[in-house]
Amino acid sequence: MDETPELHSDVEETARRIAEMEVRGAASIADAAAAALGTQAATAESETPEAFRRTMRAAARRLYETRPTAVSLPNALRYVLSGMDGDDVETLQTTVQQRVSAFRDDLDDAQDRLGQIGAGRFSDGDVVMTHCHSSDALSCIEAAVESGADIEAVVKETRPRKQGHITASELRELGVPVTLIVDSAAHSFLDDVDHVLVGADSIAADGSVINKIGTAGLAVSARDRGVPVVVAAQSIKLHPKTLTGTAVAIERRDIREVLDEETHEDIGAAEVANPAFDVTPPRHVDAIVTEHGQFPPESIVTLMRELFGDSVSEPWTDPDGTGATGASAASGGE
Ligand SMILES: O=C(COP(=O)(O)O)[C@H](O)[C@H](O)COP(=O)(O)O
Repeated sequence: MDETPELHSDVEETARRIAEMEVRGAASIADAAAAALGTQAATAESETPEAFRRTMRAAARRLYETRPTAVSLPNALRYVLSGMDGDDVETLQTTVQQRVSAFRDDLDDAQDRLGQIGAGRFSDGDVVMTHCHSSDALSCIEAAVESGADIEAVVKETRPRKQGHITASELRELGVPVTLIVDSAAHSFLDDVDHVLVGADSIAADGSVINKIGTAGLAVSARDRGVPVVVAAQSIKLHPKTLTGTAVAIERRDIREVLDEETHEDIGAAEVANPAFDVTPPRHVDAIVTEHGQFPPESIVTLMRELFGDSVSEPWTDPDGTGATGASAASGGE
């Protein structure tokens, strides 16, 4: 039986911050988790390689259990642990730290490359509607603005956590004129919009896009209005287990994000539901923009197979903690 090793406070703190959404958004979650594994490795006082591997596996497990929907998290953990190599603790520490650095650099590069590709979709004078806050999506707008295009944005508030406020503020920093709307106003504004641009927490093998709750309804409305829906998602958002039919778990969060206890009492015994994400079917998506190019959603499976192969390891559950196969392409390259 594995006893749970004591983890570095940075791992515990990162796990708490992810669970409580102080760190949020799929790319940021992956980056923070990888960084925490790096700290754990650097400071480990394990006496044997086996003990080191056990500790790293436990740290990854702790991080894995924080939020279930963004596949960037397990993809990050897999990428780092699958590079853990060596016959002594020092070598193991070094290889993990190298892997963490490579992962974090790749993440930034992929977002920049994706932004350049996505920017090509926008012309001078275009109006873009956003939902939630996605660093991948914003990277496309930033690249378009830097290339000289005047872009305006209609930003959905995104209840209950109002991540639209973050998007509005970052767009203003880029000099983009912003109209902030409540979610239910989206349909009314679509006639004045040229593109809907969102990010993704996970992309399934059939091209379905799992993103912040409200994305699916927005995509249906946009299709009705003839407005193209573009999803900006670096390849770390591809969910390899969906290749074998696994469904993506949709996180259900505390209902107090929707209404406080006093208001709930005033209303009476109403059930309140707070699913954090929904699934947009591929037929409502025009393109998925990745750092490897743009894909119609139905063909994203080819990229997924290329990057992940057919089998997906979960090294945090692996008795050796090594992750034997299929684990090298989490961020689109080694
Ligand atoms: O749905 C969300 C965030 O949800 P939450 O706020 O619940 O984490 C974002 O659209 C994706 O994570 C993509 O973000 P990015 O492009 O930054 O990875």
